Amino acid sequence: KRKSKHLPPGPPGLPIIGNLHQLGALPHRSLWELSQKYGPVMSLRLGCVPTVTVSTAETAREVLKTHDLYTCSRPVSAGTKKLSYNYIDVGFSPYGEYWRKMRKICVLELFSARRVQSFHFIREEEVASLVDFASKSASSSTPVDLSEKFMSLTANVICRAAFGKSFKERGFRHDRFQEVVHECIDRLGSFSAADFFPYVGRIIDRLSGLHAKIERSFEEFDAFYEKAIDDHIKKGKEEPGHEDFIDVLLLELGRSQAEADPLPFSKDHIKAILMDIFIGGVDTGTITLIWTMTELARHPRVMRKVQEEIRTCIGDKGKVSESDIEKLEYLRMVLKETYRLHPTGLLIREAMSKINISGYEIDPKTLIQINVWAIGRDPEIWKNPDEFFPERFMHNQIDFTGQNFELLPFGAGRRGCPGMSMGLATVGLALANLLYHFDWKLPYNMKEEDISIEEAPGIITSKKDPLLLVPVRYPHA
Ligand code: HEM
Repeated sequence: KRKSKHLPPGPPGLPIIGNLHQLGALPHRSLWELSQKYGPVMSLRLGCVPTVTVSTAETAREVLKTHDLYTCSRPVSAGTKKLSYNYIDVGFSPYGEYWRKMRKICVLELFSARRVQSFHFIREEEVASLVDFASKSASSSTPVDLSEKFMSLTANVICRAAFGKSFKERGFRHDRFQEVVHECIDRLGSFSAADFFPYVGRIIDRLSGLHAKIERSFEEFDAFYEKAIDDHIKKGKEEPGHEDFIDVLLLELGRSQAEADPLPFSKDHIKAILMDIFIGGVDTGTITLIWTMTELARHPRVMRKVQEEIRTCIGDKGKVSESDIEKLEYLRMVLKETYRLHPTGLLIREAMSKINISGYEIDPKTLIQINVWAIGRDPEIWKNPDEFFPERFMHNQIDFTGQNFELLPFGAGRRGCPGMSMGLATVGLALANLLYHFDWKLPYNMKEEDISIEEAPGIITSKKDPLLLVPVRYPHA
């Protein structure tokens, strides 16, 4: 069959498990290594799931642009089924009329420019409280665990935008909440036998305890959402312009009931979208912040240059506001360079019909992985690809908004990230303020080369060890 169909080349697999054993703890790296041997369009079999991995900008363009309409579905999996309330969310639901409706609600109602702007006071308050914390640490020359602080920052911003109140006011321990977000992401990335071995896989998942773990994370989130939604129903409608995500989704629910919608909206739909917002919005922003500060700490020249840009632009104004961010061109180059080297993970799609990528046939139902990490390190596109050198973006127009297939941290096409502006607003404001107010020193007589860039195992490319830096207050700020 393989010979007659002109399928992409790929490594031979083992009976039953196929190539699963070759994914390793860091799939983006293992797949990149395999692609060096088998080429930019590579065929694998993960258990019984036919899979194709693409690893260059050109092949990514073919998938995400030329064939976007036929590759904009997502594969089903045991973890995503549960966490998406049986695929009534946006991020995990298969392509179709239902997904289009939910995506429209997200794009027009939840993550529109107007709505993102309406949450600016939340971002400003949360960033100010981080700056306050760092000021205290600066007074006592104590290192700040930036990994922990960035996680709290993004989780608090998203929690307040979604629920109108902080974790504390909602009676939920924020550290526990972060743990549950992590548990969910770990579980989505863990090896679920049910995804790769039909029938018998479910039994293996029950025996290994994975099934019970997913159930537990789900129950915890569900109880939290239930209470927050009920509180909103009791409180009644919010004034226009002051709605949080639950207010907006409850309006949608009311509209759907009044109009006898053929695809009706329910409380579970609200919960499923909230789940997407937490799973999709918290870790991604945190990881961006951690890698950016890590690379800056490893490259003092770049750190000084970006600080100089911010301090010259802001002068003695006392803080960076959101409206200042677009003037900071070098900061944007620093972010692009961070995303080139540290995108959050593989893009995952499912082919909906037969397509042809670089002359190879791809069958419907094939799992498609776009290895954006490999694209970011491709020497055909990037000179000295392993070097952190933001100036490479000075003389080209490559941006990360999904139009340039060399740089895809937010994906592209119909399924690209709808929360990009919301995520970048927090990331930009936090970075600019931390770099404006403080110089950052390495603790414990460390040298730049001692800072670890080792990645934690899993589907998300996060930094393994926490990033600790000592803030030193900059005089004018
Ligand atoms: C800076 C941070 C962020 C990064 C790097 C990021 C990255 C991504 C990526 C790579 C995808 C998959 C795109 C594709 O398949 O082409 C995605 C999808 C998604 N993201 Fe984000 N994201 C970020 C922030 C956010 C935020 C703040 C939210 C919500 C509040 C969000 C909500 C979503 C949703 C709902 C999807 C699924 C879209 C769909 O399947 O139709 N993201 N994101």
